[in-house]
Amino acid sequence: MTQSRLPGKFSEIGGMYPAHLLISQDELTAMVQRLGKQITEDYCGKQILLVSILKGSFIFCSDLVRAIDLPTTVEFMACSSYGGGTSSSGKVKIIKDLDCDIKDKHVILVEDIVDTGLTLSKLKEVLSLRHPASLKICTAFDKPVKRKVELHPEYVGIEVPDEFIIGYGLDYQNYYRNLSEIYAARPVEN
Ligand SMILES: O=P(O)(O)OC[C@H]1O[C@H](OP(=O)(O)OP(=O)(O)O)[C@H](O)[C@@H]1O
Ligand code: HPA
Repeated sequence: MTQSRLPGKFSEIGGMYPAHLLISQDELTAMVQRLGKQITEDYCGKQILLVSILKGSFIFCSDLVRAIDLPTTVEFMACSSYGGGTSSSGKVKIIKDLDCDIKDKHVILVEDIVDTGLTLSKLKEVLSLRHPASLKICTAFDKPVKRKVELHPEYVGIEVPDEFIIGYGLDYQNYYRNLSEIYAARPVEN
């Protein structure tokens, strides 16, 4: 792809662009099906509540919920710590809290990516005080090389390298969420 003529949703934003395809649509589909099957088996006979962490997880969660064959409800929380850039501010803000009580419910937090781990460790801390029957994490992507806190998600789709990734819900400056595959974002060279 010629950097000076990046078209449509692949356009340069803020000096960055989707430089390198990392994960194809077929790999994403296979990953979602595998996680859905695993969750269906693990929670057999139970009802579950998926908590989608906005904004990044909206596409993954919409695929995942359809791959789960259990009585399932979906609720949303919104968090932010990246402020549009490529590094965590370290301050996790809850922008929108849950509208429902999670006491005695089997809760799965659905994330697009665990990077430093700061977002999910803060959310786990906050939600475990509300006494769910169980609380687990399902993330589409895991970047363990960047971890700043001890955090081991129970369900991991695909481990990713030390790259800032975009697509399939993941953004740079709120763009690129609508790419159907996962790309490494890199600066445009002058
Ligand atoms: O493990 P961490 O280093 O905390 O990073 C992971 C978090 O960062 C991203 O959210 P972001 O704050 O960019 O908000 P967004 O989902 O609205 O894009 C992502 O969706 C995770 O919630
Ligand atoms: O690699 C990433 N891409 C997009 N958003 C993110 N939030 C944490 N890590 C990432």
